[in-house]
Amino acid sequence: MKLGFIGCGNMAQAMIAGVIKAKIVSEKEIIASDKHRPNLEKAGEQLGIKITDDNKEIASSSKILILSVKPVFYDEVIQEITSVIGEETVVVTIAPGKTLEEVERAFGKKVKIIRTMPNTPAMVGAGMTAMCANDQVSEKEIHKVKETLEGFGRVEMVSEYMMDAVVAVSGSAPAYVFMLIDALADGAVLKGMGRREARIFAAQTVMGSGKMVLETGLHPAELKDMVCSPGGTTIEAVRKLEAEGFRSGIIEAMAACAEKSQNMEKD
Ligand SMILES: NC(=O)C1=CN([C@@H]2O[C@H](COP(=O)(O)OP(=O)(O)OC[C@H]3O[C@@H](n4cnc5c(N)ncnc54)[C@H](O)[C@@H]3O)[C@@H](O)[C@H]2O)C=CC1
Ligand SMILES: O=C(O)[C@@H]1CCC=N1
Repeated sequence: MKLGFIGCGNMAQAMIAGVIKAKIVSEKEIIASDKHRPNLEKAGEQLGIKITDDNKEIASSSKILILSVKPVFYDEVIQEITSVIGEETVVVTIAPGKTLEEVERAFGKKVKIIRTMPNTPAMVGAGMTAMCANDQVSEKEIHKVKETLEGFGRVEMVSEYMMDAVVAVSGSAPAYVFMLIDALADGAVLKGMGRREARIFAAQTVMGSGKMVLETGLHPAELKDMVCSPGGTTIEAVRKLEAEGFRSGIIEAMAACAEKSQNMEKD
């Protein structure tokens, strides 16, 4: 099985590191290209994968081809590879706002396309990916791609109209979670804790809280209530967070994110 990446930036490298670590695909079966030669060489060395400057070579030889360039470069790359794309190749897109229909139109012919939205925690095998497919992809092929993407985390099939919400809740969300971790660490530093230690306390707490939601199946509000002892410290913090617009800040940020995803090409 050959796994190809056109564009070898942050997201591609996170996915490659994840599948290699999980032993889903060996380094020898992965090939990547990138316009920026120094980055490509560095990624090739660090990850032990094959590299090439030739996007067509990747398109014609990959069973699964992941288009990991920015949305604005999709059309250019698709035009370059459409004449050589293998008949059995499944093209995987990871770009916000790029619909299956738009990508199909750019190829100008029937191609197997799976639209996904991954996130960078893929790098440590803890990614969250949503996927949907066009009518050219068989159930067996969907299963194969899902299995590959599961190498770097959890994968859920979604309806295509859900993709903008997915961008807001998982694709882009690691950025806000990292901001939360950084802010938690700042708060601890303010109270005298060393930076390194503060970061560990903050990150472990975020990870543990996420794990609790997933493993107990309890509503996050119920889990929050379990931390708030009556008349205690936590409810004081919760009072302040509500006054500062913590929840509404996140919801508004996500609304802006989803809207940007929907209008990516129009801005
Ligand atoms: N960074 C993230 O957390 C996530 C990114 N994505 C999507 O992944 C895609 C890539 O994003 P990033 O990795 O963040 O960007 P990036 O800028 O780190 O990587 C894109 C790479 O594509 C290369 N490139 C541009 N034109 C090319 C061409 N014609 N042929 C070969 N390589 C070319 C660039 O040199 C660059 O290294 C985007 O569509 C983005 O929306 C999706 C989910 C999460
Ligand atoms: O910021 C972006 O546009 C990409 C898509 C999701 C995460 N990063």
